[in-house]
Amino acid sequence: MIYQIPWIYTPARTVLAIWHQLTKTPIPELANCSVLMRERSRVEETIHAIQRAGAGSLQVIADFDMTLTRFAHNGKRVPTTHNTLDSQLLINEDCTRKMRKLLSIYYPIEIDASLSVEEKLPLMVEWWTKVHELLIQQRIRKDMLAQAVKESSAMLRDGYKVFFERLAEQQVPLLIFSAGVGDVLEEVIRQNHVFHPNVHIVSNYMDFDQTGVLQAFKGQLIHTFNKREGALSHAAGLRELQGRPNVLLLGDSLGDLTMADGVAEPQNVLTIGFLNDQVEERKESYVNSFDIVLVKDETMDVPNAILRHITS
Ligand SMILES: Nc1ccn([C@@H]2O[C@H](COP(=O)(O)O)[C@@H](O)[C@H]2O)c(=O)n1
Repeated sequence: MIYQIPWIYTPARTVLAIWHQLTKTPIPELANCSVLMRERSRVEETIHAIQRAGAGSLQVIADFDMTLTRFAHNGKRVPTTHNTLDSQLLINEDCTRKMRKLLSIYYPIEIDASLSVEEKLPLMVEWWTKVHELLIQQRIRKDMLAQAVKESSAMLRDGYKVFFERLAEQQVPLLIFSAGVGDVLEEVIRQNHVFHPNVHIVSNYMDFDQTGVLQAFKGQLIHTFNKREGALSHAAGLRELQGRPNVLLLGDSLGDLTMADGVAEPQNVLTIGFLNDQVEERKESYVNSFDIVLVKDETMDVPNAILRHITS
């Protein structure tokens, strides 16, 4: 009599899939109510593939304002790096008024789900250019920046310490790619004691004259929707990022999805999008574009859980 062992006839792919399921450690945070995923199985497979390749193959690319920083705290908006400069220490009342007016005109355009990137692009250039001109007129002093940041309510997301520290411990490079103001960004992470050697920054940097007075902004302007150009011209050349084909990308804008375009021969790219504002209007496009969407989540809990899993 011949006894058949049924699983022997199971196709190899199915056996592999079952094995995969059994050996996978679940990430409970992915079941949080703030988490949306278009294709959960793809997310799990990508995380698993990144974990198998190890921390040595990984790089993290993150936007800064409203991605590594909180969007709001106690019902109030947390300032972006540009808005942190809105301080009596640095600019006068007239400049404050003008910058706020520009914010009220252009920010709604930036997040308007009914406009295309092509329609937004020239308006973003207009916004950044006008604000940078205003700031230059103010003759901002470099030595006042640290104090202005200290007095501001700039705030990193809850759980930021775990995030920065795990990446530093594992020697995983963190590229912060920001259309904000690099000098302010650096000061925020320095004052939070997380400016570790694995952190690299691509951003708009201020150019100070010999007396320490702002005279211009350096290099090509970076705004929300031209990060691809910055990725190709700056990030691609960073030696520390070479030979790391796996990417964890964090952003809060669809424009942030191009931040990994400078990665040579990417293998596994997992994208996480923070959806902070205009949730209903933008939910569909975010879910269609990012692998994981975090809705009104002011914490780093999900990225931290994924990193813990990947680097464990
Ligand atoms: N004058 C401005 C210009 C831009 N912003 C905001 O900053 C964000 C850009 O920084 P990322 O780190 O997110 O790339 C962008 O989303 C603008 O909303 C601003 O507040 N003031």
